[in-house]
Amino acid sequence: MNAIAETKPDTRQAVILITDPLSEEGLQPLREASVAELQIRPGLPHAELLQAIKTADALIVRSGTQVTREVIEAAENLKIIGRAGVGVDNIDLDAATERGIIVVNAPDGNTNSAAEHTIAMMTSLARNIPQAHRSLLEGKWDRKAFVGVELKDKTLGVVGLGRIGAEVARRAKGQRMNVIAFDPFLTEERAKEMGITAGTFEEVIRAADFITVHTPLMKETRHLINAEAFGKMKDGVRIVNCARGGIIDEDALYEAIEGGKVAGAALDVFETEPFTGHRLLGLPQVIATPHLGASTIEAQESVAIDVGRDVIRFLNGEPVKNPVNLPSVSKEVLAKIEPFFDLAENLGLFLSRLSDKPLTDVTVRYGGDLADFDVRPLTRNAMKGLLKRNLGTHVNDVNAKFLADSFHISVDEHKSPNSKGFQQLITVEAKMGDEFHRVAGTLLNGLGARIVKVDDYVVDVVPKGHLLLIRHKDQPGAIGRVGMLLAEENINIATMQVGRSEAGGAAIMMLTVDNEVKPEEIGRLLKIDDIYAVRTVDL
Ligand SMILES: NC(=O)C1=CN([C@@H]2O[C@H](COP(=O)(O)OP(=O)(O)OC[C@H]3O[C@@H](n4cnc5c(N)ncnc54)[C@H](O)[C@@H]3O)[C@@H](O)[C@H]2O)C=CC1
Ligand SMILES: O=C(O)C(=O)COP(=O)(O)O
Repeated sequence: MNAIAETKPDTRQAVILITDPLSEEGLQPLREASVAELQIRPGLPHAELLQAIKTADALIVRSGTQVTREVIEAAENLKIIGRAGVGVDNIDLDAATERGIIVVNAPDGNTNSAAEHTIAMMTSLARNIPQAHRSLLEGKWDRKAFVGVELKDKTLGVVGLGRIGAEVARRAKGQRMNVIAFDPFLTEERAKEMGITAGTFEEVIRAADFITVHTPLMKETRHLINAEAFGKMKDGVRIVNCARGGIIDEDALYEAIEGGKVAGAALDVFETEPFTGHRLLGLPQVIATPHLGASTIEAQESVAIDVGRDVIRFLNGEPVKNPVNLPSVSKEVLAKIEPFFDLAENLGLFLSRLSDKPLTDVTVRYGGDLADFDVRPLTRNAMKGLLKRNLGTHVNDVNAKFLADSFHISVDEHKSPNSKGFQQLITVEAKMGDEFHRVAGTLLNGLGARIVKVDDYVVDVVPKGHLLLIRHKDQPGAIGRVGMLLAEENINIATMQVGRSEAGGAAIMMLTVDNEVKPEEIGRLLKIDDIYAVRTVDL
């Protein structure tokens, strides 16, 4: 694996590779950021892409570039992939996540254009506009062959009521259509608010005169509209696909049109693009455009600006707005939890040093104010810290969860208003072989981060610099002997805390020292009577 993301360059050192056509106006933020190199190479042949990606820190694409595992694995410095648009089905997200490469998209900029194109396609389909145009160009004045149908009072079935689906539904109501929609997130209340009907997938496809799909293309939606679905539809149904090829089974669509079940289809997207010479295009009932849904001046400018800004934010070490392979939290939540990012990571790193046995079950507990927020980014930071010990800079917050899964480490998150007297408290606990360890920390108002508990011992330690944790028997002289030995080794003690379970019982010393403690020095410490364990943590 490459060393990634931990070594974030600032934009001045970054090489940004763009391999699909982007709006010139939209490139402005990238040009203003004065990156080391902006390589604009639309239509790069595959072999050249594999070469060019080697040195790129960022890659920006639209739907044309296939960002496969092979491409991702050829990259040596890649930290971020930006999609100037919505669909990321041309990017191998698993490969990117495994490598810790963040993927961002621009989900808002082309919603309007895609919705307008859908309505244009549906209207063209209803009134045979492209066919009539072609016929006229052929010198014919044929009015009988192109009698259409009205949209008014017809039922439009919308499958996928996200950003674009919802805009299509609103516009269809303007055409005085009845709209019925299926989306796993669509509630009765929202449907009512929008003046549409919520139905199951089956209810939608059975009821509709026109069906338009607006889901992403994923495993679950591939061939969602297949021969079985066509069988349930009304005779004479019309199909619109301005989302992704592959949501509709093209062979089944061909058969359904040939068999007279489907009266026509309007397609902007195809299973394989470019899509030329396919038998579907030979059917007079099919109208098609070459993936033009987002191809407007406005949308292209907007998506390029949005993705460019996110790439710059990331390269400058700031949180991105539109992550695809990371949990995305609102600006407000981010502002509340961001100050805890380093603490969570340091608690994880500290905990990982408490035992050499393999980690299995991790629980991250959030107490006090933090319990009110979406803390998934903090949990990823804690995992990053925990895994760093063995994986070094290969782990970052993008791949921390993937890596935990691949090592069969379960990760639980718990929230509780109880924070043991602190305003906020993060506790990271883990099973490590037959041992169980926990470390808790907080941010003290104006004083910064503190580790406040290690296992069952209450401490107050700044998680910074060289920490030394010594487990010993609570005996007179133990502390003095440790101090003497460190002095002999010329290791200056900056702070020291002692905690014990009971007088004469097990105890710990937590020291911060000015220089790194070397293995041979640890060996000497371990030779002191009643010292059971010595652990070092460099934060
Ligand atoms: N033709 C073009 O040029 C363009 C195409 N697109 C395509 O449109 C798609 C949708 O874009 P947005 O609306 O912005 O995305 P979105 O994420 O806002 O909406 C997608 C919706 O699909 C729903 N969904 C997921 N699985 C479903 C299922 N099995 N059945 C029903 N609904 C399901 C989700 O719950 C979500 O509400 C994109 O994924 C992209 O592939 C987007 C822009 C332009
Ligand atoms: O945003 C999307 O998902 C699109 O399909 C638009 O694709 P494009 O950027 O025009 O290649």
